[in-house]
Amino acid sequence: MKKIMMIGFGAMAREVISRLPDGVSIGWVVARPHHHQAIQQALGHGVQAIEHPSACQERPDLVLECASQKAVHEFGEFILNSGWKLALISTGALADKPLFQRLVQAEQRHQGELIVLSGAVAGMDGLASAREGGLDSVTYTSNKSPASWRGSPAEKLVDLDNVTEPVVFFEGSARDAAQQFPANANVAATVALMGIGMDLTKVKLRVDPHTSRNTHTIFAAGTFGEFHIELNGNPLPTNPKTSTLAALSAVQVCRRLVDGGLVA
Ligand SMILES: NC(=O)C1=CN([C@@H]2O[C@H](COP(=O)(O)OP(=O)(O)OC[C@H]3O[C@@H](n4cnc5c(N)ncnc54)[C@H](O)[C@@H]3O)[C@@H](O)[C@H]2O)C=CC1
Ligand SMILES: O=C([O-])CC(=O)C(=O)O
Repeated sequence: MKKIMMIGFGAMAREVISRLPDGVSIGWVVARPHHHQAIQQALGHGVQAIEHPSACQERPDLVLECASQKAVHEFGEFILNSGWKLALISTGALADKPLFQRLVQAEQRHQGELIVLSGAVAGMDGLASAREGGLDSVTYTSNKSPASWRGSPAEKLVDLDNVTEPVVFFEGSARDAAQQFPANANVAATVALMGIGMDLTKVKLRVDPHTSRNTHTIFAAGTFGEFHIELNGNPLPTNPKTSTLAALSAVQVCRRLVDGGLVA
């Protein structure tokens, strides 16, 4: 049985736990103390609710971050310095240059592994392949409902309660998008990491009052030719900001623990 550590116990973590493949179990959940009782009630006493990964006395087969960019700042280095595998869903944390450098150094020094989950988007394998031949431009657009953008800085840029037509309210680099919209624009960072980087990847963020889906569109052009990917994702019923596919990408990395790397 593979035993993993989950960071976070929100919408995505719960979805992932409900879909864990056979042969994978949760050993530890890292969460704020006020969530510990709910975690023990939901998962039983075979699972330890802890405040920091350092409270774990064993070596998890994988640490799955499904929490926030802040959690990557708080725990990422400790996990990689321990030589553990860390799969990130809050990939926008890597837009912070000093943190990115510290995590890569920790990974290299201690034979840990930092895995960038594909999350809510698809085509990252093709984008990474295209990069090998040289990419001229990559543009990523995120289109979501007003409910998805609530609680983000979009509230100051557009009237989310009364918007009647689609509006692009942010245009800029992937680095700025990921840092300014930490709960909504991790995909911008993922696309940047797989393609031409945080500063050259162009990002548009759009609110659309006529949709209930999270639509991710990527245009990439380079030596290989061009591609255009559009993915219409269903949000999780428990969090309109978060696409179901993002949770499934975390389930998939768990499946690889039992099925091996070549099984998709
Ligand atoms: N890469 C991608 O494609 C996607 C990434 N995401 C990101 O995934 C993460 C999880 O999403 P959801 O579960 O929907 O969010 P959520 O808000 O429903 O749950 C997050 C949970 O993590 C906990 N948490 C946050 N920071 C923590 C910390 N420092 N220490 C301990 N617990 C902490 C919160 O208390 C909350 O229970 C978010 O950062 C979100 O932006 C979401 C969708 C797509
Ligand atoms: O789930 C999504 O559609 C994308 C998302 O929240 C993110 O990029 O952070």
